[in-house]
Amino acid sequence: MRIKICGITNLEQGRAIAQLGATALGFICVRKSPRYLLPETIGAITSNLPPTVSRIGVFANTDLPEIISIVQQTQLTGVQLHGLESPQFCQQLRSQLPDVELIKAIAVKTSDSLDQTKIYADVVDTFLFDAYAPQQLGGTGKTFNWELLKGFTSPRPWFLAGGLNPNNIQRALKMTQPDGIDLSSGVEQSPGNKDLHLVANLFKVIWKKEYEL
Ligand SMILES: O=C(O)c1ccccc1NCC(=O)[C@H](O)[C@H](O)COP(=O)(O)O
Repeated sequence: MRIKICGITNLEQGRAIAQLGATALGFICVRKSPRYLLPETIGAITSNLPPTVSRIGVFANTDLPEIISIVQQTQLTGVQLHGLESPQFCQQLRSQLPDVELIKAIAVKTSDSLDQTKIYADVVDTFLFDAYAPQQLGGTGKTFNWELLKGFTSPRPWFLAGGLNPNNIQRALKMTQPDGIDLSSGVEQSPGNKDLHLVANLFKVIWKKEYEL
């Protein structure tokens, strides 16, 4: 299972979290987020991470040339689209960045929200199902109704996101069986400042092993 820790803001924490077992790290490229990082800072972190860790840039309603420019500056291996990007936009991005994993976030409000997967299935690699919050695009710390995923088959591999933490992860995995999980505020002391003890606890709960910090 893939484990993505999102909203990394410094190299020390990024390396420690990769060392603990995260398979992907997320970097917020949305200017109004408290976890926003400049491309230069992302590049300085990504160039010092183990090569096996996926580096995902999180964007929301950013235009195509800007995404492409940031990916080229920062050695991102994936782009996560968290806004109202259309399937046509995803298609264009994919043709410009064919080797970059394209993840489309879907805010899950009702079971109808999941129907969106049909129109994006051919133009993205992966989905990320997150909580719907009217005022915030992501990193909300809110869960959604996981029952909505019962009986749903995604046309692409998918991450479960939204309000996950070491206390609810076992229940979430049991109920939803995702291909990956994505956590941000549930393993933080404050926005952008990850709590390594909470991250170690997450891995302990998932894999039933002790981790040294
Ligand atoms: O994290 C942010 O600040 C953010 C801002 C704008 C768009 C997306 C953002 N985060 C996207 C993520 O992938 C988060 O990990 C995801 O929403 C889950 O967050 P949380 O509920 O805090 O675990």
